[in-house]
Amino acid sequence: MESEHHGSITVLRIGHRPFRDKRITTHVSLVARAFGADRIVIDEKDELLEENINNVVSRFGGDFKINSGVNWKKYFRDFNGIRLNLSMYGINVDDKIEEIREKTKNRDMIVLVGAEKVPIDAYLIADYNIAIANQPHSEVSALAIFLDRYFNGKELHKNFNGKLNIVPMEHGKMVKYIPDEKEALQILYDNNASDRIIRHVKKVYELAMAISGYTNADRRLVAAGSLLHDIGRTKTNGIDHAVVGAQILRDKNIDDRIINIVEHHTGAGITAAEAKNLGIPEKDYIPETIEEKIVAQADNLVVGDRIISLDRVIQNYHEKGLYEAAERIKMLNDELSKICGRDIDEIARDVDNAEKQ
Ligand SMILES: C[S@@+](CC[C@H](N)C(=O)[O-])C[C@H]1O[C@@H](n2cnc3c(N)ncnc32)[C@H](O)[C@@H]1O
Repeated sequence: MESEHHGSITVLRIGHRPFRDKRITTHVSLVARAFGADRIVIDEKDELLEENINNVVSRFGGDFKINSGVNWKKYFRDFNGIRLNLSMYGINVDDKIEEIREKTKNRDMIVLVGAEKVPIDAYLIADYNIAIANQPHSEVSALAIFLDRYFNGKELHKNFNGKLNIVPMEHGKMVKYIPDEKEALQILYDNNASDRIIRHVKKVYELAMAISGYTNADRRLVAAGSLLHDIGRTKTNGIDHAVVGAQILRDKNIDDRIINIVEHHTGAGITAAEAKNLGIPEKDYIPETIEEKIVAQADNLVVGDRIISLDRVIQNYHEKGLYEAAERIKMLNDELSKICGRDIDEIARDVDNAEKQ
């Protein structure tokens, strides 16, 4: 958990025996990740363990690293930073934690935890031998309590920004997720989306991704949002298709940020007053986040599976007497062009030309 106040934190797990300790070293690794360390280094090579932890990281987020098969003594001795050995024989954590926090403001820290027996070298190399109560318990609890004391409990609120996000609930379980491209398309197929819808959303996706390349938008949200923006059209082609689409995705526990992209994608958004007149639930459907704006505008510039110019979009709206909506699209275009440092219309033309070549 690198921040302005701390260097990185490495957990060094020694004495790992791949056949016996798989479960407990997995737990040490998960505790390290969940409670704010940046990486774990393990003495014995264990590819399966690495794979399991990398799998958790790819689903639940963050950039925690795992590396096994290192010469622990050399690693510990040569570590450029503050070296800790967690041991029941050490000094009580409460007597040293402030000093350790102070010393690691601008320096990295390594925290060694053992298995059955820890060689004396670990105690001698360490700058601090720290006890979490002078009673025997476990590397899992010792590491968890140490990190919690070190971060003053703030690590419990760390945002991992994962593909899977647990929604805290008093009862029951809920995980919301961000589908990748393949999963988003599968959701469309599962809802019997027509070829026409698929071709359209793929083109909107292409353009939206190109635009997002000029911004700091979350590309995972733009990808899923653009591919799923018209899922409501599998049920209705009415103005309510965005609302219907959002509900389909809500029922599938898709991440709220994607649901908002879908619900706010019509034109440059619909105001609550307009929504009332249109007979859809009375609330604002104006795109707010950068990801919502990108998908809405990419969709405006794609008719069927063809990219059209902004002038053409405006003309189409004027022909239908939708002057206010046309003005909003133009404003959205200007706003996005400013963010991108390049005209959206031009980016669209590039995508179109690349396709034709
Ligand atoms: C099962 S213990 C092994 C203890 C063993 N008697 C030794 O130190 O050689 C495994 C690890 O748990 C951690 N641990 C257990 N009790 C602890 C305590 N009271 N304080 C800090 N760490 C502890 C230490 O990191 C230790 O290396």
